[in-house]
Parts: sequence; C-alpha cells; structure tokens
Amino acid sequence: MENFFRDATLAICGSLDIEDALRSCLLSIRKYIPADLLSLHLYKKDTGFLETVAYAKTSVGKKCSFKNKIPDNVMKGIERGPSRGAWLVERLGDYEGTREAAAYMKCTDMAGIIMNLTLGKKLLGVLVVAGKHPDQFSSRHLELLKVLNKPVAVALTNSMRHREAERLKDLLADDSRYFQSELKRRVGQKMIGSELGLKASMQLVQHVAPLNSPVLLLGETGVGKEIFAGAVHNLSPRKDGPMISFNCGAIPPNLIDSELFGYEKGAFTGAVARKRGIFERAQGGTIFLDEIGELAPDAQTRLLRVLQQKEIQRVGGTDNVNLDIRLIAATHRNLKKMMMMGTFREDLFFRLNVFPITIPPLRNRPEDIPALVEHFILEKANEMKLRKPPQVMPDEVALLMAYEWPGNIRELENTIERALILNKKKFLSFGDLQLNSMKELPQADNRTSPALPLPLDVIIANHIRSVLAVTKGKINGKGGAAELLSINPSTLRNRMKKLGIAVNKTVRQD
Ligand SMILES: Nc1ncnc2c1ncn2[C@@H]1O[C@H](COP(=O)(O)OP(=O)(O)OP(=O)(O)O)[C@@H](O)[C@H]1O
Repeated sequence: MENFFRDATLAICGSLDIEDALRSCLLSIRKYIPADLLSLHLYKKDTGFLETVAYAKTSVGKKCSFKNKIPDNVMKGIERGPSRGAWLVERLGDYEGTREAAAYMKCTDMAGIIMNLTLGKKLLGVLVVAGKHPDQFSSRHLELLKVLNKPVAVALTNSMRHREAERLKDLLADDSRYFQSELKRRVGQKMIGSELGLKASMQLVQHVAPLNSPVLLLGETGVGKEIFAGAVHNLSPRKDGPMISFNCGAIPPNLIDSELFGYEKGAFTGAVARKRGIFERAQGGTIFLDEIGELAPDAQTRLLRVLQQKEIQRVGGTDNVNLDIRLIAATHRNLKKMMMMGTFREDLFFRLNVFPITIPPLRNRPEDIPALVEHFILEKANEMKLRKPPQVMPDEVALLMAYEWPGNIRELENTIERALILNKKKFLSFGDLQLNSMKELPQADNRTSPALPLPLDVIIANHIRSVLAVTKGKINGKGGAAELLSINPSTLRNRMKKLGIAVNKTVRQD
C-alpha cells in the first residue's frame, strides 16, 4: 500500500503536462490495479459541463478539451455533495455520467472505477480508471484507488493553473505583438515636407537621432511633434525597441505618478495587481512626453529625480528599477518664459533642453501644403474606400495655402476629411466648409508678419472662445469644441482652466 501510494503520487505529480503525468501514473498503478486507461475530467459547476482534460493508455498520453453536458440526474447527485467517493461501473458506455466522454475516448465497452476528486469540500472533477474486461476491478482495487484522491486532485488543479498561465502568456505575447506593430505603424508615419518646409528641422533630427541625448520638440499644437518624435526614434539605434508616448496634459495630477512609474499590488484601493508605468514599458526604447509644460510642479520634481538617477520606484514599492530609455519631450508652451515665471523648474528645463528642435507652424511653410493635401486625400479616400480619390483644382489649393491654419497640420487633415465626407465628386472644393476664420485671414503677403503681435496664449484663448461660441459651450462629442479644435477634450479643459476660460455649466457637455 505504501509503495503504491508513493510511486503513484510521484508519477502524477512528476510533470505539469497532465497527459504525461497521467500516463506515468497509469504505468505505475498497473502493478496493483489492472488498468488499461486513465482519464481526468474537470467539473465545471458554472456551466454544468464535464471537461475531459486528458486521458492515457499504456502507449500514449493525450491532452484534450472535450466538454459534455452533465445529465440532470447526475448533476442533482453532484449537487447533493461529493459524498460518493468512488464506485465501480460495469460498462462506461452505460453510465450516464461518463457515456459521452467514454465515446470520445473510445472506451464505451470498458469496465471502470469512477472516483470523485475533492479538495477540502470542493468537488473538482473525476478520475476514471478503465479496463478491457468486465469484472476486471474489485472493491479492493476501489479502496486502493481512494488513497490517491488528494494527489490526483492537486495534480489536476496545478495542471489547470498551468494551462491558464500558458493561455494568459499567449494572450500577452499576442497583445504585445499587436501593440508593437501598432506603435511601429504610428512611429513610421510618412512625414511630408521633410525636403521642403521641414528640411532644417529634419537635418537636426538626423544629427541627434543616433545619439542618446534628450530631445526637446517645440512647436504649436498640431505641427507634427509626435511624427518628429517617431522620426528621432526610427533613426536611432533603439528603433527596434518600444516607443511609448504620454500626454502629460491629459492625466489628472493625482494619477500621474502611477501612470509614469507604475504601482505595486495593494499600493492603494483598486491596485489589484502590479502595473508597469510608461517608463518601464519604454525600457530599451524611447519615451515621448508630450505637453511637458502641463506637468504639475510635484510631478516635475519627480521626473527630474528619475532623469538624474536613471531609475524609478513603483508607487507602493521599495525596489528600484534601472532605466535604459531615451527621452523626447515636446511642448507648444514657452518653457523659458515659464521657467522665468517660476512655473517650470529651471533644473528640469536644462535637462530637457539639451537639443531643442523647433517645428515651424504650417502658415510659415505653405510650400508643404500641396503635397500634404494630396497625401491626406489619398489616405482618407483609402480609409473611406473611395475607388477614385477626388482631385483639387489649383485655385482651391491656393485657398488652403492662404489660410492661417491655427490648428496646423491636424486642422488641415480634418478639413480634408470633412471635405471628402461632404463631397466625393471628381473635384474637391473647400468653399462650403465654413472655415469661419478664413474670412478673417490676413492677406497672403503679410502671412509671415502677423497683424496682431499678441502673446500666443491670448490668441489661443480668443480662438477657443470663438469655437465655444459656435458650439454653444459644448466641449465633448460630435460637433464639440474639442473635435473642432482637433484636440483631446481633457487637454482642452486643462488648457481652458489655465487660460481662465470658464466651462459653461448650463450647456450639456456631451
Ligand atoms: N509632416 C507631416 N506629414 C504628414 N502628416 C503629418 C505631418 N505632421 C503632422 N502630421 C499629421 O498631423 C496630425 C497631428 O500631428 P501630431 O499629433 O504629430 O502633432 P503635435 O504637434 O504632436 O500636436 P499636439 O501638440 O496637439 O500634441 C497627425 O495625424 C499627424 O499624422
């Protein structure tokens, strides 16, 4: 008896591959019980199914996932409690509880011992021992088998956990492949104008990309800072690593730490599992911190510490995680001015400002507009599955070249998309697009010397107010100010707060 228990337990716990474990168990118990087949079945109480997870003959072990509905009368017996430990069955094909599984394993004619597998009070499943001849098993065999209940139940549980872990690992690997290709697609976006209006800025990119130095991208909203960040990453030795973008203006200050640095399980209410922050996700690659000027003073201090020490600590954690990342930051704000006004840390500014690259606004490089128009027409027509992309007459392009484009390329992109939605004819026209500010355009000649030398924030505030007037205060959703301005609603709200523009509470926001 002792040897039987020891040998069979070692066999069933000897491998996480349950089919192998089951086969060695069969070979081991055959010295004591004349078995020809062993099978393991998992009881799924929530769905009322029995799942055959593996079976073994002397020659082979097979993993499977055959599910059959447990008949109602068997179910009732199970629900009354797993009091019935093990019992003999003359023909497995005749017994309702095992009929379908026996047919699946081609052992309907075999005799069997069926044993409920329990851990504590919980019924986990059943073990079936099958033999070719009727009367092959006796009550002595049945009593012998009962001592294996716990080891087999533990082996079944471990193997199911292992199976679940493998499944999650596959899912994770699949997610990771998907996100990597998604990131590469974004990072690899085509940059129009790199030989014309963006040539000078691109030359700087080419100089700095192969190094590890931080890069600071400066330029108005929508000029293409993210595309530039992608270009730096793509031309760097880190191009095969991740590039993680993070908008510092879009996250409430109380969540910034956990987003940037991650957190440990139990660090705060709701932290049910460890989560990596974006610094850790960017390991071996590039991190792009957009809207860095929106970072609150506390967060600035913590970011500075990370940049100095090149390591982070997850929120609620004690271990230091060493970082190997390249930092690219971007802002539409005047960081120097913010520094002088005391709203941006001087030491952080100097760490970021190692290699600043300014991306000129679209109004200063109208020569890029024809190629951009063509690029966006092709891209959008393709997305809309238009067979023949419309064309644009030269006077329409001239109209676009004369416009100020306060929202820069993003605004141009949206304008073309709107024009395509409204008009899928052979020639695209922009006359009916209600580009209100078009009427207030300065003449093409004084485009580079704006008539009103107002601070940028005043101009932005005025523009946001006029858009809010059009949308009657609506910010989110279709036709809302955020959509018209082509920015994220939370970024718009943050910006409005900073510029002192009140949110009209009487107007529905969504
Ligand atoms: N040179 C370019 N060629 C093609 N598409 C461009 C170019 N520059 C920008 N875009 C497109 O314009 C849109 C806005 O660009 P992007 O998000 O990079 O701007 P941004 O300066 O980062 O804006 P924000 O300051 O609001 O974050 C994106 O869809 C981008 O693909």
